[in-house]
Amino acid sequence: MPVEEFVAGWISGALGLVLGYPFDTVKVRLQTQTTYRGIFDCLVKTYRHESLLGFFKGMSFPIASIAVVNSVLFGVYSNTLLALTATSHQERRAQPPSYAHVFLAGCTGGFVQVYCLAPFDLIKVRLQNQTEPRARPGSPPPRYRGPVHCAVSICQEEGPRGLFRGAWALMLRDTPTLGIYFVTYEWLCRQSTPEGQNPSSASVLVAGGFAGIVSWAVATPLDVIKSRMQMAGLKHRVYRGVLDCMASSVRQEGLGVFFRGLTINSARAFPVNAVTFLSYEYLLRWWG
Ligand SMILES: CN(C)C(=N)NCCC[C@H](N)C(=O)O
Repeated sequence: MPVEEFVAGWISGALGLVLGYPFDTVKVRLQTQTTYRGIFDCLVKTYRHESLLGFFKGMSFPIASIAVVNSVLFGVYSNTLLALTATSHQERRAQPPSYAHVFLAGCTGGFVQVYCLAPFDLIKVRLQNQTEPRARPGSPPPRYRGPVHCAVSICQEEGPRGLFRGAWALMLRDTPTLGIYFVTYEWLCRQSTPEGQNPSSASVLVAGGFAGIVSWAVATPLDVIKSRMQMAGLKHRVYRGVLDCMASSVRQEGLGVFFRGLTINSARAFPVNAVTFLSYEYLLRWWG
């Protein structure tokens, strides 16, 4: 099994993560808290109460975990394509796989990565939702002191299964949308590249950026539900499942709830995924 794809996926994922993290914090807060009037209001309040550091809450953990998650996604994707088409990454420009194979390999990558992503994503969302400013004398301490304390507290208060809260919604979000992600990327690269050649850097940046926007646009409704289910254990608002969370969110906030965070997520998705695909492609060419 070629391992270069796993390593390239890890490095490219970490680069994308740092670039997009402040956008991600604003998105998570808009999706799970009703105190903000919009993106600007959330930006201003976060900056005033928590300074610039507020936008990077809980980032150390995803940086470490993206190593696992993104390398599993890209590694499983590429190795599934290898199994389906018997072509390696380098051979795929001369013998491009069908879009059905790309979709299937993307869905497989998305499905498998959920097992690694679920606990990391839960901890990230819980830490991003802590709006207390950094420890000041006299101010109440935040509930979680950091990622490890958060993981231990969840295990103690909600049991080890608590770490997988929201995992069903995450799986429903990621399995099809990762198929769409890789198909969009491949399709856009092929449109702008002569047959048999490697896409230029500009093509990779644009294709990666739009793959991010398209896949996140489709993923947003389930992303909202996933984030709410992950926060449920904390706020003692328990949902009976994905459908119950959907129904109760729509009942209270209308259909617009499914599009919470869409704008900020699209703004985040373009640079993050442009950089992710560019570094992934170049690392593999460099090693190839
Ligand atoms: C729609 N979904 C779930 C995705 N496209 N997932 C791939 C993640 C890519 C990048 N780390 C990001 O956070 O955008």
